Amino acid sequence: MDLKSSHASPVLADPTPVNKSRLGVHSSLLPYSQTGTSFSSSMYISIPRKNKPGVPDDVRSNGWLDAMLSSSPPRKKLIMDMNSDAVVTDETADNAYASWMLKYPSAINAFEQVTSAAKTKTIVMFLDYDGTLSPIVDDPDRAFMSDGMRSAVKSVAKYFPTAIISGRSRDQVYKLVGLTELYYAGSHGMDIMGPVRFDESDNHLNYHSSTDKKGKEFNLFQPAKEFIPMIDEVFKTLVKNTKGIKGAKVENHKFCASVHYRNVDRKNWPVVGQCVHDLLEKYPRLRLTHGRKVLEVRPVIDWDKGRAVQHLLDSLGLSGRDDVLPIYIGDDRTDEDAFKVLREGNQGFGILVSPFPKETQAFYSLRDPAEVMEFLTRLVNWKEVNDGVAVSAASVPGGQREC
Ligand SMILES: O=P(O)(O)OC[C@H]1O[C@H](O[C@H]2O[C@H](CO)[C@@H](O)[C@H](O)[C@H]2O)[C@H](O)[C@@H](O)[C@@H]1O
Repeated sequence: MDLKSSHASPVLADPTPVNKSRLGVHSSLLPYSQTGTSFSSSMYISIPRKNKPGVPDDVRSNGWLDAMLSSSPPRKKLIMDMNSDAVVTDETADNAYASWMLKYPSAINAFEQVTSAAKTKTIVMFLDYDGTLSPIVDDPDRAFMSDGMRSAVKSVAKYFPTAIISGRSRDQVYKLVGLTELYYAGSHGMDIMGPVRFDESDNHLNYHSSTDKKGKEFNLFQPAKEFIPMIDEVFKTLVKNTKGIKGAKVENHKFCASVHYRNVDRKNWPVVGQCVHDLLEKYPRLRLTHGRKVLEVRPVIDWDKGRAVQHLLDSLGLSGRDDVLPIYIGDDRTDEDAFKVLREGNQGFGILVSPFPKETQAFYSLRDPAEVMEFLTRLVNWKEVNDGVAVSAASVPGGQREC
């Protein structure tokens, strides 16, 4: 994948090679391991579309169910998977986390290391939404970020170019965050509202320039535009087909559709998986990715959160520069694509938000959104002190206290 050429169309003219593993399971979708080994294409398991004539290819035989079961498991269950003989107590879980943190130090504990890397550089901040800025809750419509977090993100954006990169639709995540000073990428990076391109000569078809209510010019980049009617059709079919499954919820994110099973009785998870699986059989140009108790149907295009990060850096005229330090904070499997781009490009780093050990391409870790807020606040304070700006109470979430 040529990460530099975000100018080239990411829509694959012939999706066949990808389709071979379209219903296969990437190792990152299998239960998390503690090894920390990096992902590689050789780790894709290619599952035949049909096992034998007459034997249906279903969610149990193709590994989907395993992936669904391993999505967002309870902390103790993860430790048990790593060491099947262990009796898992809170102490065992704490020890496992502590030893994992030797490899992925807390970005708060290692704050000086972070700031020494940033000292002479421009930080560019990329933030995932669910599980990073807002806590994971049962109802996706009620995943609100706190006022303290909003204020921390606003302060970060005052000093550093900042973008939200979410699996949600761009409109939806924009409404939830509500800050005009940020860049937004929805649908896992397939819908980017970014700055007017640095490279003005690029008149790619996927671009669309516009002006917001305040007269600020921006560019929309939508590499999967042609899939909008297909996703809409798939969304409607999924709503219809999951109607009888109590707790299932389907979202239309314009360039991808999400099928949530968090609130579905565990015994019915295979039914949810089978519904999505059967639908995908009819749409060779769509594929599946797994998130936290959610199945996501998206176009087979060479585009993900990693490409979105690279695209935004290019648009800002900040890619491939030694004086720029991109930082990406995220909690989910889809964020790994962005961590990977930063790690492989040796241009900044990822911070994984997780309360338990996980295989990751990030460099640092934070336990939960509360720690994300603490990290962002410390970064703002550090920047203000470094720049000789007096630290104002207003810039510190929760900082306007009475004496
Ligand atoms: O890329 P993100 O911003 O992290 O978005 C990923 C998905 O987030 C939402 O679902 C997740 O959060 C919900 C609210 O906490 C939770 O109920 C659900 O189980 C999680 O999967 C969103 O609804 C999805 O569409 C996003 O793809």
